Amino acid sequence: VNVEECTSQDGECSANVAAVDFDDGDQDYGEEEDQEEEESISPGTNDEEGCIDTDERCSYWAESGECDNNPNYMHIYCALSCDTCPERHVKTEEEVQLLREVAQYGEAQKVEGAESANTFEVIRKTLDYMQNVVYAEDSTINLSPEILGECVNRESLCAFWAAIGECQANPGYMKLKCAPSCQTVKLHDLIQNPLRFHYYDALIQSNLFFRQCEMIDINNRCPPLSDDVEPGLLPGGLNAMFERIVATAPGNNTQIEVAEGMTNYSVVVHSRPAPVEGDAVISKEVDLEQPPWLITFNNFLTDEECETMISLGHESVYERSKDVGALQADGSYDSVESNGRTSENAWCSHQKKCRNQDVPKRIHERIELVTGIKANHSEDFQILKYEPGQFYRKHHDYIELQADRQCGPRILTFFLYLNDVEEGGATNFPLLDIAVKPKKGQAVLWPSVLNSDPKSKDYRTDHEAQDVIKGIKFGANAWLHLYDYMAASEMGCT
Ligand SMILES: O=C(O)CCC(=O)C(=O)O
Ligand SMILES: [Fe+2]
Repeated sequence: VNVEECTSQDGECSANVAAVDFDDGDQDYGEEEDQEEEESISPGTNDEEGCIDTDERCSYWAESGECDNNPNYMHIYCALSCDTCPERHVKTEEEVQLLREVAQYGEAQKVEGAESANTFEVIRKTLDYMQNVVYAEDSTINLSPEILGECVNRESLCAFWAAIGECQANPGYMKLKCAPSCQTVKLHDLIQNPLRFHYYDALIQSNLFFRQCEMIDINNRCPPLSDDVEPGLLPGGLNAMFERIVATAPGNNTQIEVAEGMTNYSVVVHSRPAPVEGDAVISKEVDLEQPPWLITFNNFLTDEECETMISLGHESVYERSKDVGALQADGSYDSVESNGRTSENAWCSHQKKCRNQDVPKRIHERIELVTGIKANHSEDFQILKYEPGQFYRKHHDYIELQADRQCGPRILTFFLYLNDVEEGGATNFPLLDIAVKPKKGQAVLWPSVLNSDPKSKDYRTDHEAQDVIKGIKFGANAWLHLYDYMAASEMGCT
């Protein structure tokens, strides 16, 4: 994916970065400042930076009165913002030695506050694992030096996170960023949903533990899906899906009842291929002779749902949007700022305690009901905020390297408009000559792939978010994948 192209106004930008935002998204629990090694780990002295917020939203919560409303959580996990820092922990000789030794395996670790004892226990286990398993003389771990060199703690709070259960709660991130701190994690602790076992059949047969350093290698971490996993769309399924959506919109046809959890939406068709006869050939050539689908939904969301989504974005924190960057040795990819995309966005994820809330959950379910694609094929909502002058230049949502991964490619974009914009901010499809103006509660749906082959990119759905001229624009992306995105994301396999 070429990000450089985004710097030119008319160039094609890379697709934007996916929901597991390894660097900046879900896991910035603390202020990452480099420790002054000697000062912070000599016995009997105190770490000047010892008191931490464990969630980037702590200061926002503190300002909203949460230190008083929710003291049990806040006083410990947002101690810095609530000004409830515990007595500093005075380190023993043994603890100082542990900190020195563990610093060989990545970032120096911060140990302070209520979880100190458990965090030191993690560090003892980490050293045992690294010295006696990974780097043991008779080590059975068979990894290239390059991958082995990647098995380091990349954050100073890795040991702390491991101590509070993040290796189990957030394995996709922790596996890649804190492998030494997680050591070995039992497969059964990770995969509570038995439906997901099919991804890991081979591993379950051979080894009941995920040995974290081995999991840095994407070939170990992300075995290919078995053949019996059902895709969200079969060849020919895309056209059938759109035909069904158009025929069953309750707002277009008073005979159709509004189903439970549904709004009384109507559908407008902006572009579509000619209807096909029953035994027509399904082929790429036939697809490309006909225009692709592009439809909008009026009243897809209620006003209240739109407003809730905007404020959930604030709670999850809007940050400068990023594009997909370079592929890393561990198979993940960087997220990078680009001149082609200047909005801010917030991910409505489980980690941000957003995805499972009533409104986003209900909208995921509504999208599932309309498209027939299971909600776990959808990335987290990416809630967008554009100020005047902000935009996203021409790009495509399809991410090439996902086509052969467990999640499969993005097949559909379900884009939601969360408010009315005074001027500008249309979603424009230059190759189709269609511009969709933002309207509160409206949605637009288009495919990223071809009807004949749901793995092949349909380049004709290139699009751009035009500059907002007046007012602020709020919207949200739901990217639907060919396979279960959430399962793949949990394992760091997207
Ligand atoms: O904001 C819009 O109208 C579209 C945004 C978009 O294309 C994207 O985020 O991928
Ligand atoms: Fe897009």
